[in-house]
Amino acid sequence: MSGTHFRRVALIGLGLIGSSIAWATRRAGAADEIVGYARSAQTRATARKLGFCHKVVESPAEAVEDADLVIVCVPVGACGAVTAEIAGSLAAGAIVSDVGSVKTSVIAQMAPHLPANVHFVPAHPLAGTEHSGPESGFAELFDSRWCILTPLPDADPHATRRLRSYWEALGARTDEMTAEHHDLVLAVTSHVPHAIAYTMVGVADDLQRVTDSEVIRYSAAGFRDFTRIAASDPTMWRDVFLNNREAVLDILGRFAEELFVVQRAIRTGDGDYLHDYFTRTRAIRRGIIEAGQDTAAPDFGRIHKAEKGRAG
Ligand SMILES: NC(=O)C1=CN([C@@H]2O[C@H](COP(=O)(O)OP(=O)(O)OC[C@H]3O[C@@H](n4cnc5c(N)ncnc54)[C@H](O)[C@@H]3O)[C@@H](O)[C@H]2O)C=CC1
Ligand SMILES: O=C(O)C(=O)Cc1ccc(O)cc1
Repeated sequence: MSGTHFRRVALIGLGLIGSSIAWATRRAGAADEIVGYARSAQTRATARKLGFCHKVVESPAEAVEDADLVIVCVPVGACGAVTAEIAGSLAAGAIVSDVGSVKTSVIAQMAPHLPANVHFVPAHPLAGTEHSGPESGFAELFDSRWCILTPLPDADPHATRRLRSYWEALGARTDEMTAEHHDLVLAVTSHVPHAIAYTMVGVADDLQRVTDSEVIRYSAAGFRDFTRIAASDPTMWRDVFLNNREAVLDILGRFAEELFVVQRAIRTGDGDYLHDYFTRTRAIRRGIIEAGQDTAAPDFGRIHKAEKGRAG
């Protein structure tokens, strides 16, 4: 049997990521059967209606029975509780994974519950949108995006390889690193940018009280991008910040220091400093484009086409 094929994939959590994994698994033909569970009856009903799982069941334990791949797709703060619920029903030899945006804390929450006869391989697809819930998923979400695996030092290399080739079948590029390194990299590239966007939109909200609807009416592209990011799911992002506290506070501290220097250059009229600084940051953006790495931003044209296609 090919490394990319699983007999039964169990998805715990059927929101944006869980439903997208189901659609992408179907597109790839990477599993015989997809079984799903979601905590709310409403999500289970929507998932049944949309039909991305072969079966939607009433308990997490039932979902994982006989599954050779289990992926926990819930907010990072809920990973420990969910793992405690499924631990007793996991099949021997199963690969257990997750999709959490934070890795060290998720490993600390999940690993103690898992029996010795399963293979735990944490993972994080660097792909998403500001939408959440079972209706927001689509098969193309992971195409050409990275999926980072953070196997523990004693992980079975065969299980890690199987999970990598599964994500590659779903369209992703894969890489491996330690959980600690992942959490620092993601604090820089995703978590702190989200904190800044949330805060900037909060500042504008305060201003809006003074200027009525001007902030919305005249919002330029930069601010609109912030509002898109700041529309992301509040539960998911609360959990990200509380579970990657150290790395986020480290990077936020550096951000604040740097902001003070830029602020001072503006106050003192140090145009040379500002010009040099902006030249350096522009080179970083150009380097990303030239390296062909500009795949982090979701392609909304394609997303909306996919959503309309499914609705029709
Ligand atoms: N949204 C994004 O852009 C990305 C999210 N992630 C990660 O994927 C995971 C899931 O995120 P989304 O699918 O976006 O969220 P979502 O809000 O769309 O779906 C979350 C799912 O988890 C279930 N759930 C919530 N709390 C639960 C609990 N205590 N017990 C059991 N089930 C519970 C919900 O019912 C829902 O089915 C999170 O860990 C997030 O960090 C990873 C990459 C991108
Ligand atoms: O929508 C965006 O801009 C994102 O940044 C999506 C995203 C959110 C969380 C992740 O852990 C990975 C990707």
